[in-house]
Amino acid sequence: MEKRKIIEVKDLVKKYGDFTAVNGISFDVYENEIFGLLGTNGAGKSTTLEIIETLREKTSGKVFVDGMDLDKDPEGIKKVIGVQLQSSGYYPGLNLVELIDLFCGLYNQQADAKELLKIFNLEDKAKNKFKELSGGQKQRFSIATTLINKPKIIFLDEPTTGLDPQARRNLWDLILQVREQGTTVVITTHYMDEAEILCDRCAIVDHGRIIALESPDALIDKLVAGGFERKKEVKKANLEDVFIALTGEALREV
Ligand SMILES: Nc1ncnc2c1ncn2[C@@H]1O[C@H](COP(=O)(O)OP(=O)(O)OP(=O)(O)O)[C@@H](O)[C@H]1O
Repeated sequence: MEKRKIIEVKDLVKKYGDFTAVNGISFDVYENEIFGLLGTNGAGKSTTLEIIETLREKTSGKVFVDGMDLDKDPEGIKKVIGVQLQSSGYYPGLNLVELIDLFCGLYNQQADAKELLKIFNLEDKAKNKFKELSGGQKQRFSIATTLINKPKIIFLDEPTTGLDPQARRNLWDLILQVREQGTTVVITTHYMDEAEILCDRCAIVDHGRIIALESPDALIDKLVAGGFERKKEVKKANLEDVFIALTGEALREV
């Protein structure tokens, strides 16, 4: 069956004054895939994401989301996407249940706040305020809130930065679960292990251009076929496996 393109980006350019942050990027995202944008700091990943999310003006190029043209129907696009807010977007006086209820009101949607918190392992924190959560809990809550308007696509910008190995693995499971429910996921990350585990396809962005776009497996196979060999013998486990074996897989936060 032909895969449906849910996002189409064509020759996208973003200039900040004389500086070109995004320099003619083109890619498609297929429905229900996890698509990664990988790149070094300043490569242009967040800028690209924010343009697709309708949060930032582009300089030129075309973007279509779920068949809607960004130039003609940004409001339509907003209705089918879920976007993570910055910390400052969460009213400081409200607890998690109240925040979810507030978002439901804003989106004119019904959602069972307790149920949503349970899925994201936050039921014990229902009465806490956002600022009282740990880094991992904040990330889980902000991903939970992206789902309130029942979006077709969610955008996650470096969702696991700063998290411990257990929290990172837990978040990977949740992201895979979200995709299982039928949601398309677009994610930026600096972590190659994360991209390898999560992404169906990923684009490697460098100085505002895409320099490779394929499945992680295909990218690795190509490198190996070109004669690449690791300098060090690959062991059956790495230090993270040791850490997890010693401290357990369960989330450690309280
Ligand atoms: N508002 C702005 N004004 C001027 N330059 C900007 C602005 N926002 C981003 N830039 C520049 O554009 C380039 C791309 O930034 P962007 O945040 O998109 O990169 P990124 O790939 O997401 O990086 P990181 O991994 O560090 O988040 C950077 O050089 C950045 O300094």
